[in-house]
Order: sequence, then structure tokens, then C-alpha cells
Amino acid sequence: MTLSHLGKIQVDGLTKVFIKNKERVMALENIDFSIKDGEFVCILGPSGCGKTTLLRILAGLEKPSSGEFNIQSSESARHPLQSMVFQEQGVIPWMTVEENVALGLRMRHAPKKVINDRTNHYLEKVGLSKYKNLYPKELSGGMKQRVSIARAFANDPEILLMDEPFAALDEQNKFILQEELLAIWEETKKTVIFITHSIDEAILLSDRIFLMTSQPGTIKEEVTIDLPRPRQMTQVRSDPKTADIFLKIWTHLQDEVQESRNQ
Ligand SMILES: Nc1ncnc2c1ncn2[C@@H]1O[C@H](COP(=O)(O)OP(=O)(O)OP(=O)(O)O)[C@@H](O)[C@H]1O
Repeated sequence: MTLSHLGKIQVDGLTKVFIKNKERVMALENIDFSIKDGEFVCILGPSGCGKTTLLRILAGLEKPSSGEFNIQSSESARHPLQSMVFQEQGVIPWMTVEENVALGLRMRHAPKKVINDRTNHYLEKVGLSKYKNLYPKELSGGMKQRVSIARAFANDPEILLMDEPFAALDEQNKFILQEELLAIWEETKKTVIFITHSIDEAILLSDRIFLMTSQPGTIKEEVTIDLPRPRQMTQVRSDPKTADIFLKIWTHLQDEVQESRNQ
């Protein structure tokens, strides 16, 4: 069986061992999953369970110790395989907002009109059009994350990898950015893997949530979130199904955090 015939993202038997202080640390053990084209998947798990390592492997920044993965390319056009959005420091300080958003397209030598159209479209989507000539030091944390998100979508990758992009924001900004992200995702239907520590955030955003165990990280359970879309935080919070899902995930995380303390 070849991986390329399966999901948009197919991961098979992925294991990662680091050497830390001359000791072997198994960060990930035998990770298997398949993600469909256009799916939004959140990964939740205790601190240190290997979430970032998994994302870095999928981004090509880290090599797995064993196992394999495949990201399926679309046939119609050449897209970069993945764009990544980090928690912080994702913007380049000496470039304006506009230059930051256009960066991936410029690096791929996209035609000028494509660069301008896509950059302006996503600047508009994240509400930064009138700030396009500012530099990152003139922006708030929320605005910087908007720049990162606009750049990731403007780059038109096969998949988006997001590593706790809203973790450093205050609650109000977080809610606004979550809804903005959902609106852009509804329009583009990109395949997204999103790491978070927030159960509420995972329920709001996800089609499926992967729950990871404490170290070594494995995927213990998948939770399907079949709440109707488009979603808004207020509706999600008031849906009676949400409380049950929250409790189930909370119990899992409590067990895993306890487990990691006992190690
Ligand atoms: N380059 C590295 N060298 C050695 N050990 C590493 C390296 N990168 C990660 N690790 C170890 O691998 C394990 C998983 O780390 P990772 O950052 O992927 O976890 P995480 O789930 O993203 O954590 P958090 O939720 O706290 O961000 C940890 O024990 C970490 O110390």
C-alpha cells in the first residue's frame, strides 16, 4: 500500500527519539493517522508530549527516527507543501505588514499580479489593509498574529500547520482571531493541523481532535466534533453537547498530566 493514495496527510508508524544529556528520550511513539482534504484537526495533549515535534516533522524541519508520512499534492497547480504559523516571532521585523504577507509568494517568484491580489485579499480578510505599511514593532500581538495568518493563507500551501498561534493573546483577541481564522478556513477549505492547550479552542475549531498521551507521545483517542458550521464561540458554548465533549477531554488530560507527574 502506498501512502500517497490515502488521506491528504497520511502518517504511518512515526517515532522520534532525541538524545538529551546522553539519554534517549522517546518524544513520539508509533503515531498513525490520516487526515482528509479540507479537514481541521486540533491536537491536544499534556506539555512535553511531542506535539511540536510532530508538527516540525510534518513541516520538514525534523526527521523522524522511523516511520513515514505523506502530504498529498494537488494535481492542478504547484503549491508549497506546508505553511507554518508559530506562537510568536513569526513576523520579520524589518519588513512591513504587506511585505511580510507577500513573503512566501515572492520567494516562490509568483507573478506580480498574483502577489498583489493575494496579499491584498488576505490583508483585507484579517482587517489589516490600512496598516499595510507599518512595521511589526508598531503592531499589537494580535495584529502580528493576523500578519502570520494572512501570510500562511496567501502562500496557498497544501496544508497549514499551526503551533499554538493564539496562546500568547488575551481572551478577547483570542476569540476574535479564532472566528477570523474560521471564516478564512471556511472560504479556502485548507487542511489544517492546529496545536492548542485550550479545550474550548479545540472544540470551536475542529472537525476532529487528537488526544495525545504523556511522553512518549501517542494518539490515544480521536474525538469527532460534529457541531454545525459555520461556528461561533457563543453558539458553541451554549450547545449542550459541548459540555459533554469538554468533560471527556478534560478527564483525559487530567489522567495524562497525572501520568506525566508520576514518571
Ligand atoms: N531538539 C531536541 N533535543 C532533545 N530533546 C528534544 C528536542 N526537541 C524536543 N525534545 C524533547 O521531546 C519532548 C517533546 O517535546 P515537544 O516540544 O514536541 O512537546 P510539546 O508537546 O510540544 O510540549 P509543549 O506543550 O510544552 O509545547 C520533550 O521531552 C522535549 O524535551
